[in-house]
Amino acid sequence: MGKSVWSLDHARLHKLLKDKDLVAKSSRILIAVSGGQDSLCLARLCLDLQSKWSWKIAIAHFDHQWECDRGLSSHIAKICDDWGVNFYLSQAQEKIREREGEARKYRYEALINIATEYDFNYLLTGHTRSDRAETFIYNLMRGAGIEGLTALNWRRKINENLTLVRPLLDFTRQETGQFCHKWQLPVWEDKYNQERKFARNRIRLDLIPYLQTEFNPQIEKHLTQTAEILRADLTYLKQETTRLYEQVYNHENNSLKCEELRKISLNFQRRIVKDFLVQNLQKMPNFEQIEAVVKLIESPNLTATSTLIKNKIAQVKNREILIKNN
Ligand SMILES: Nc1ncnc2c1ncn2[C@@H]1O[C@H](COP(=O)(O)OP(=O)(O)OP(=O)(O)O)[C@@H](O)[C@H]1O
Repeated sequence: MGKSVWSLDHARLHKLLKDKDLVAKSSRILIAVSGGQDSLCLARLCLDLQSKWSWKIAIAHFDHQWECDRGLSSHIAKICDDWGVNFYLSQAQEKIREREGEARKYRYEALINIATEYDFNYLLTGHTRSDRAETFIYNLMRGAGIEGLTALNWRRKINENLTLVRPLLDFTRQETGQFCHKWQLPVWEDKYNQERKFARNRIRLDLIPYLQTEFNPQIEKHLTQTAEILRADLTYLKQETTRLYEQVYNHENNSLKCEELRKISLNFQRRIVKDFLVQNLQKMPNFEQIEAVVKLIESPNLTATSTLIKNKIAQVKNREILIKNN
């Protein structure tokens, strides 16, 4: 494909990158390619836009060492060769267990390592609007809060030099499929995507089509719009929590002042208590643990009351909540 390639999809991505200020000009970009239609579509679009943005682009793939992926890494290496783009391959030392969460953890770690070692400013993934809708439903069912519902976002800073960006969040899976078909991109059919033992696949293959037919054909669009709105709410809530935390936190005693906490609303009490517990337990507390500590705020007379959290105790002493070893 030469430099002259341009289509509505190219124009759409070009505009989106500009409007959202997602990826800076003249930067070094590493594109995470699984071989599937979304990431191939992303890689091709970015390569076609490359000269307009003066980017330096390379492609990276993580090999989980799964039997059904045999031949996949050389397939991607060949595409990169044909496209004249640098290719980085990271291989798992041994086969990664076929669990979604575990595979994801190793994959991100490996991709970030490549990006860091070779000085890339951006790591791009091919997540689409469809992925965002699935993640929304998946996390909703797991009882996630606003953070979980907005989990797949446009950009996330990994460190000072590296930002993770998902430029295709406005494209549907149907659209990336059409793009690959139109430009005859050699998509690798991932058999795992058809495996119903993975919850995410059942949401994609069964639940979303059911919701589209029986309730709302536009469900992917509406769920992602909800995610966008919640994301802005979340930014505000986080800023406000940081401000209020300073008012209720006693730095000297590493404690929370109950009387100050009583003046603020329940949602911020919960957020402050959560941050306080993360700080003291070095672990994300669950809903019950947060609620148990929030109850202490209203404890009668604010005298000695306590609740057990793992191997620690949250205790009210001198009208302040503190965490002690049990
Ligand atoms: N083996 C891989 N090597 C490189 N990149 C990959 C690989 N697998 C997935 N990716 C990247 O991640 C994107 C999302 O892939 P997929 O939906 O399969 O992952 P996921 O586990 O659902 O990810 P997430 O949890 O981040 O949503 C792909 O478009 C691609 O950019």
